[in-house]
Amino acid sequence: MTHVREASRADAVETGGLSVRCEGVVHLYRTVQGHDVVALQGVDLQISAGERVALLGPSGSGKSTLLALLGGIQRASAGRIQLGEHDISRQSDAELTRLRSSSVSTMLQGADRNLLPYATTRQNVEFAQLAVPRSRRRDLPSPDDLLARVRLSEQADRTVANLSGGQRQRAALAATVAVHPRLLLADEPTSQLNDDDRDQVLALMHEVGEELGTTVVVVTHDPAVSATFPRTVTIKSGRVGLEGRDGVEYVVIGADGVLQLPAHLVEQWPQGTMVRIEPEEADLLLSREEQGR
Ligand SMILES: Nc1ncnc2c1ncn2[C@@H]1O[C@H](COP(=O)(O)OP(=O)(O)OP(=O)(O)O)[C@@H](O)[C@H]1O
Repeated sequence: MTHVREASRADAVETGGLSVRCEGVVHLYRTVQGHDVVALQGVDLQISAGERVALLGPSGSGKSTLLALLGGIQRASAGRIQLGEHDISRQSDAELTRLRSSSVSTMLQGADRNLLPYATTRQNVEFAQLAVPRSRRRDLPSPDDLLARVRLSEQADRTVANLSGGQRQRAALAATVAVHPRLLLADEPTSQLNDDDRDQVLALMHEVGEELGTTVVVVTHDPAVSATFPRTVTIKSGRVGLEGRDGVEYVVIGADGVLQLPAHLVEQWPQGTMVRIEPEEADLLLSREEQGR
């Protein structure tokens, strides 16, 4: 028998962060062979301003696609995405570019996609800051301070092409947070790092969240990374499957009552298993129908 409890939704808080609201977000990729691949098939998700969330899920479940849509790098095929007051599904390309340069910063999977290889580490951070409107630029941290925080001071004048994989990863994070975004999105930011460097990178992301109220959403496969986030959202087959709040995991009821079971129950209760739902006081109990009854 499995207990199903209802988790209360976090209320929005007034901070410098941008809230995120996804309603029925669908995304299709058209392959070169002309087939459509459904990457997201109805994502409903709300993230309050200033929340820090780890996006989890099996390979191919749609995490990177969701992050790219939140960052305005790709446009959803259908559904609505709202960042703070901005309905980015309806914004023009120019409006979206303005929002990205002023408020949203995305670190893509693979450090090299975030960096100019022929520029030095410091120049990469400086270039990132040039995208910020001039009026806000004086409030930004100095590139040297940021590089010190990711332990790259000695590599500040080296061209990025001459850095190791782990150093490039840290340089990419420094460039991503250098603009003091209101929404920080990072796809596997710690994937090539040793434990020590991973902890530095995590500390910087959490500091940005704490100091500026930035909303932080990170895709990760690493349990050591997700354990540092107060909220986890697991994407399964292109939908929100599970949510973790302060270490407690909840199944999320999707549109039309669709429910995705946690992995251990999928093994115990294979496709075709019949399950009864019984009310019990304020909660519900799910119980497997015994065979032959
Ligand atoms: N450019 C593309 N063209 C066609 N299909 C794509 C493209 N990018 C992603 N997909 C497909 O969309 C689905 C979701 O991919 P996505 O990269 O978002 O998943 P993911 O959860 O981030 O995976 P991983 O953890 O392996 O990075 C997968 O089936 C993937 O093969």
